Amino acid sequence: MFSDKMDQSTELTSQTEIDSAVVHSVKIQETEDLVFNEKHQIFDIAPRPHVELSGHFLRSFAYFTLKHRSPMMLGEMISFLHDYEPKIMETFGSYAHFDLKRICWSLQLLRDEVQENQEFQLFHGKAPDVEDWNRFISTLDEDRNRWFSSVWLHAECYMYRRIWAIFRRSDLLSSYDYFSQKKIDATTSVVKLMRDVIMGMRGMLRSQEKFQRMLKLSLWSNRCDLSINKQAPDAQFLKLMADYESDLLVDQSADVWRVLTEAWDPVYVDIVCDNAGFELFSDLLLAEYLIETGLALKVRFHVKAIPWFISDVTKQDFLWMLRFLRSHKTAEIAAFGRRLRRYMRDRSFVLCDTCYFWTSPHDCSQMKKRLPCLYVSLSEAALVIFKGDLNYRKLLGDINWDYTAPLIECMRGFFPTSVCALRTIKSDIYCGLPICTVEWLSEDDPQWMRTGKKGVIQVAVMHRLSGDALV
Ligand SMILES: O=P(O)(O)OC[C@@]1(O)O[C@H](CO)[C@@H](O)[C@@H]1O
Repeated sequence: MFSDKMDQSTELTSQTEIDSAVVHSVKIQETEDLVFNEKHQIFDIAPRPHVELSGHFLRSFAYFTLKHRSPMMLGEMISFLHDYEPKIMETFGSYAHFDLKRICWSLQLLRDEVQENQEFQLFHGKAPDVEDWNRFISTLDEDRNRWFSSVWLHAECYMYRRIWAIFRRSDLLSSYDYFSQKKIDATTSVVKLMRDVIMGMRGMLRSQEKFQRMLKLSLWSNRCDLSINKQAPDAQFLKLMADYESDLLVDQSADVWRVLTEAWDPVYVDIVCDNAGFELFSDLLLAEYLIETGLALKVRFHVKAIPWFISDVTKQDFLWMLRFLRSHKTAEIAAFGRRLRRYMRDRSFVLCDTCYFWTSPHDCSQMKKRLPCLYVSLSEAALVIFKGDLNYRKLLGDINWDYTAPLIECMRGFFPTSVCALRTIKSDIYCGLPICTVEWLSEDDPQWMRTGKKGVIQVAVMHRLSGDALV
């Protein structure tokens, strides 16, 4: 009896001690955060209207990302490299061990820079984009050249470019894609779903209804990235697409259909890709539908020049996907892969040349000035489809627009041709939404915009003759 009471009181004491220790550590963290916010002029407000997103707004996804998500992602990278070292040494040789030590040390230093809100550093070396990046960094104002004071878009792009620079400096791992295993796993884990989707979406009936369904498949596949929604898409994805309709805040898919059916031949459609895995698979399926129904003569894919935002598609990812599909043991997948190879061979599909604009800090309004050849190339298309949230932020310049403002206005002169955005919402800027949308959604869940649950299909339509915006 007594011993039981003893055990219980000991237990109580230890639980009480644990609780008070937790409370104490939370208080220490809160104090440290207050000191940090004071020192780095973090304002306890939400993002201000009509200015760029930035970590200096405490109540922003930018602050949460820079304070928590980015340091955590860098820590997870270091853990991955430790765990995966044997495999890397198998591929690159045992001396890769020394490169990995240096890389992990550099990633740790980068994480410290973020957490201490240090100034952005210039890049060294001879990569094709170094000069452009250094010119950009050098022209940043004093109040815009640190992690928490910069435009959020700039900070995030800079971080992923710094990661690439760390690997590029190594002797053996300079061309290693440190996100490739994640992207491969994200693909191999959805093979059954890919087969179901191929079977469920087969048939190339040229109809508005079928086109809209293909476009929505491409949209909702954007929920599957490796930084926000790390879990694989639901196995019942096709059946659930009907339920996703209630999450579609803007549906201009009918306008997109009209752009293509009224376009003059030859019709090119450009897809500025986002994530590898199920999203790339869905984009390839959409592209096949455009070719097979005659809605487009060519589909041109724009991918990233370097590993980007964990799951973004690089040229290597795109070519790996084509090989993976056509060599798969599942008949329907292999047949799809063989068709894709045919489209690549007859140039119905074009994988555009590596272009560093997409991994630069510049938003789309800068393209005409900084890379006019890309802008002209896009203008050859009848439609450019921008996939995902980061591309959306680049269209909007990471500016916190009135959420009812028209897309054409928010693109600030970027208008090479009709522009379509297929975006699941994973950051706190929007445009073209119906009045009261944000208030209503925020009442239910103040963080709804961070989940990718809601989506938009938006388009800015260019008049074929005048070049004016129609929608
Ligand atoms: O472009 P995607 O894959 O749809 O999303 C990119 C993203 O995960 O990265 C940023 C936050 O770190 C946001 O723009 C968004 O959440």
